[in-house]
Amino acid sequence: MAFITRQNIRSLSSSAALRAAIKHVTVIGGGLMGAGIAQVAASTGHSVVLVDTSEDILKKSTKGIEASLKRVAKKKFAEKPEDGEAFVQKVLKNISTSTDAVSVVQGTDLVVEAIVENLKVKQDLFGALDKAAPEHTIFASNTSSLPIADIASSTARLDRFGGLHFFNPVPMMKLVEVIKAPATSQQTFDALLEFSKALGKHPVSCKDTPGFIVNRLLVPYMLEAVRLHERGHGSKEDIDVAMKLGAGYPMGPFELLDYVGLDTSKFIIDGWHEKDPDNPLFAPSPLLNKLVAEGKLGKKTAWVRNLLQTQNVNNSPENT
Ligand SMILES: CCCCCCCCCCCCCC(=O)CC(=O)SCCNC(=O)CCNC(=O)[C@H](O)C(C)(C)COP(=O)(O)OP(=O)(O)OC[C@H]1O[C@@H](n2cnc3c(N)ncnc32)[C@H](O)[C@@H]1OP(=O)(O)O
Ligand SMILES: NC(=O)C1=CN([C@@H]2O[C@H](COP(=O)(O)OP(=O)(O)OC[C@H]3O[C@@H](n4cnc5c(N)ncnc54)[C@H](O)[C@@H]3O)[C@@H](O)[C@H]2O)C=CC1
Repeated sequence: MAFITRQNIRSLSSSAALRAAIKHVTVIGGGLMGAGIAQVAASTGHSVVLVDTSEDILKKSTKGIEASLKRVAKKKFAEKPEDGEAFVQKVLKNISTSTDAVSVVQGTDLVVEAIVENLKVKQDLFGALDKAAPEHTIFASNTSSLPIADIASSTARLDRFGGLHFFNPVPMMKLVEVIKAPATSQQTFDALLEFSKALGKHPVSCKDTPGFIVNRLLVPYMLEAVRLHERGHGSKEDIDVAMKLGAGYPMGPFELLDYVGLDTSKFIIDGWHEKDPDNPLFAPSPLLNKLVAEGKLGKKTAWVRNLLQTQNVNNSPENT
């Protein structure tokens, strides 16, 4: 932060000043979502540190970002491919990586967390970061299904904590849900709205209610598709085709499940089942549990398998 002091950050009111406030962003979690968020933030001129638990994961994330940037550049600079290559290199220069979240947050304006969908793990992370981050730093979670207030409860910065819920694939999806928890200050909320706009996204305002807007509607739809199939009322292929050709969705529900990741989907459903155990829609799915236990996580399985091979950790048949 070049020109804003701790004292005057609280008195900033114009949106231009708030937009200027977020320059340095720390993205925690370099998986499907974190890599996309880092890419978009870096593409729009922010300086980004991407954090994950190992150098191998970070190498894969960076490779994925480069591949995605090349797809963007191919379209954006169709007439001048050399400008496209320069764009890719410029954006990559805006991203550095680290495995030490606590040390890098010391110089950051905004932390966007995109780690595993588990309340305790997110709380532990934010609790540790809260002690290290400067006072002005805003914390945001990309959670799909957990209450922002519950995640924020491990910190002492409830007013500077909100939700920034991006959509997969981040470089292509225009929406960001900006979540105002009961204790989120108006300034923090405005700063998150402005940040979303600075990324070229379209923000919508959400309350801290289960699933916010999109997942409140999308998750029951996807669950109903799984239940329909479990009842033997349609093949996965027919259900996907029906929703694409009949409802105009770009992907059918099973294709989307595969795209989102079966592990993340299971975390979401298990969490909602725990909160609402009598709702049959949220009952565990033996098929989903089996696939996740076998390490079959959907589209990202190839990525994970690749990583395990790189690390030479575990190439046993259960993991392939
Ligand atoms: C009982 C238990 C069951 C459990 C069920 C529980 C379910 C719970 C699930 C809840 C999930 C919640 C997740 C969440 O919190 C919120 C979400 O993110 S939901 C997901 C939202 N996303 C979507 O719905 C995606 C829908 N799909 C699409 O919009 C398109 O298919 C897509 C844009 C992905 C790809 O487009 P398509 O035309 O199909 O394919 P192409 O490959 O031709 O791509 C078109 C165009 O886009 C470019 N592109 C695609 N991906 C990227 C990328 N990552 N980076 C850069 N560019 C990309 C590609 O290059 C193409 O460009 P052209 O110039 O057109 O060639
Ligand atoms: N997959 C999706 O379509 C969407 C997911 N989300 C949410 O985004 C978050 C991340 O989801 P994905 O990117 O799909 O998961 P992912 O599994 O692809 O990536 C998570 C990454 O976080 C890393 N990680 C885990 N614990 C960590 C820690 N303590 N410190 C640093 N890194 C850590 C993992 O190594 C992994 O690389 C979840 O909360 C999920 O609900 C939100 C929108 C869409």
